[in-house]
Formats: sequence, structure tokens, C-alpha cells
Amino acid sequence: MNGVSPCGTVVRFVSHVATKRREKEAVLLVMEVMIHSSSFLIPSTHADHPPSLTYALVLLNQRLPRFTPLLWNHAQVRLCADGGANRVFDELPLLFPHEDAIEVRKRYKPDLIKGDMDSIRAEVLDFYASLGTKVVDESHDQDTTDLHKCIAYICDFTPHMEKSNLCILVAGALGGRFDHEAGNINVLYNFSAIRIILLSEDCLIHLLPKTHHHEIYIQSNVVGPHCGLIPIGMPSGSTSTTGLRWDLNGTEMRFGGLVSTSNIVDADKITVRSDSDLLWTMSIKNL
Ligand SMILES: Nc1ncnc2c1ncn2[C@@H]1O[C@H](COP(=O)(O)OP(=O)(O)OP(=O)(O)O)[C@@H](O)[C@H]1O
Ligand SMILES: Cc1ncc(C[n+]2csc(CCO)c2C)c(N)n1
Repeated sequence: MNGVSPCGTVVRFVSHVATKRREKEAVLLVMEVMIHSSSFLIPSTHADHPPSLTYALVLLNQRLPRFTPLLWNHAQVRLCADGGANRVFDELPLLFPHEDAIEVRKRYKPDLIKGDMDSIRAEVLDFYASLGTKVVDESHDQDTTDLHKCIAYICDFTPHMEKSNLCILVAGALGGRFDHEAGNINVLYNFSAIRIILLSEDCLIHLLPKTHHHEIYIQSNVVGPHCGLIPIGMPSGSTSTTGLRWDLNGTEMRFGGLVSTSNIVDADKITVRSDSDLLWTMSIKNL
């Protein structure tokens, strides 16, 4: 029947609404929870055992955080994005002032240096190449950033099955030039199916994909209390949270309207549900 009786039309409409509601409920029922924690900021000896994630570390060409050795120890593989190698060469010895600089450099030897190679110094390249670091020169590609090239490398060499356990830590990603920061944030969206955490000494940023509900466990000795939830790229029609000083309750967020900055974590666990991808940011304590 094709809507001849007004009554039939209403019945069909009601049944359509009921079907849509059931579909929505089914989606809600099957929506998986993604767990987030900052245990990579805690020494391995104190962190949860066995660690549930496999970490990779990418070092960028920006002042490295004081806690870089901690990230290094958590990681199974360490990559430098082009000039990031200069930072490892110059800055890691400064974190161990009582040790011989060359010994420190040998201990913190990256597995791979990749990029367009316009920033790495020749002496740095020669030093690590002679120690066996793999070097991948992609100077022909002037359309993707050096960070993008490094993330692509990690993904290409991580088996499909293991990608769900992979977490890429990116040191030196924030602060400094805004075009670089924006490019680094864009990489979170380029590789939205991979866990990637951008880090500076002061804060971390990662994506909360709309495909999941999120539980963020707060290790309050290393992170917080300042935090933010930011819809980049498109508005969020509805976001709900628990555990924040200023929780959202089906709230719309958009640039030009409300975005949740200068919020405060008020619980050990924060939950977030949204119809859009959001950026989660949190302050890092003076480790
Ligand atoms: N000031 C910065 N702030 C944030 N990230 C940075 C900054 N400088 C570099 N990076 C990151 O480190 C990576 C490697 O830096 P590098 O200086 O080698 O890049 P580049 O491509 O030579 O940069 P440029 O745009 O200056 O040519 C960049 O792809 C970027 O992700
Ligand atoms: C529209 C557009 N804007 C900027 C660049 C430049 N660019 C982007 S990534 C990159 C490599 C940096 O190592 C360079 C040079 C481009 N190609 N296309």
C-alpha cells in the first residue's frame, strides 16, 4: 500500500520511527569502549603488567620533553622524523650531564631516521648510520610531512592483527610553529584508526574517534588536572561526558560557539560519548 489512507501512513511512519530507534539502540549496544591511559608516563617497573599496548616512539624536530628517556624505554621501536635526529643527538646527552655524551648517544640510538632529509645535519646522519640506524630518504615526497612518513612506515610494518594494540607516542609535537602543530594534528585524522598521542613537555593530545565510547583513566600523579575536548574539522552535534568539572550533557560544540577548554578532570575515570571525532587534551605534570 502506498499511503492512500492517512491512518496507514501514520502507522508506517510510527513503525519506521520504531525501526530507526531499534537500529540506533542496536548501534548503542554494540558501540565498543576504547580505554585510554597515560601509563607510558610511569616507569615500566611501576606500570601495569603485562603492558596491554605496544608502543612506538617518533621524535620530532622540536625541543624534546624531559621525560623522553621514559618514553624511549616503553617503546619497542624508535624513529626520528628528519631533524628529530638532531634533537636526539643534541638534547639527550644534556639530560645525563654526568655521563659521556657519546655513550649516551650510543645508548639512545634510533632504529630508523625517515623524512625529506632537509633538516638533519650531516654529522648526525653519519653518526647514527655508522651505528646501524636505518635511513630512509624520501626527499621526492614534498606533499606529506616527515611525521606522516614515519607513521606510514610504522603502519606498513605492523601486522594488521597487531594494530589494535599499537600506540604511537610522538615527542616534540606541540609548541613552536603553528603550521607544524596543525600538520601534526592532521596526522591524527590521516591515521584515525591508529592510536597516536602527540606530546610536548606540558600536554598531550589524542583523538577520540566517534566509532567508540571512551573511558580515560587518569593517573593523577602524572597528568591533569587541566583538560579540553575540542571538535576540530567539524562541529559535534552532541557530546556527553562524566568526570569533568564542567560535564557536557548532549551538548553541541563548534568553533564560533562552545568548545570545552580550561576544563578540569574531577574523577579517576572520564567517560566521553560523541557523534563526532573529538580531540582530547590533558596537561602533563612536572615529571
Ligand atoms: N616547531 C615545531 N612544532 C611542532 N612540530 C614540529 C616543529 N618543527 C618540526 N616539527 C615536526 O618535526 C618533523 C620534522 O621536522 P623538520 O624540521 O625536519 O621538518 P621539515 O619538513 O624540514 O620542516 P620545514 O617545514 O621547516 O621544511 C616535522 O614533520 C614536524 O612534524
Ligand atoms: C597544498 C600544499 N601546501 C604545502 C605543501 C608543502 N609541503 C607539505 S608537506 C611538505 C614536506 C615537508 O617535509 C611540504 C614541503 C604542499 N606540498 N602542498
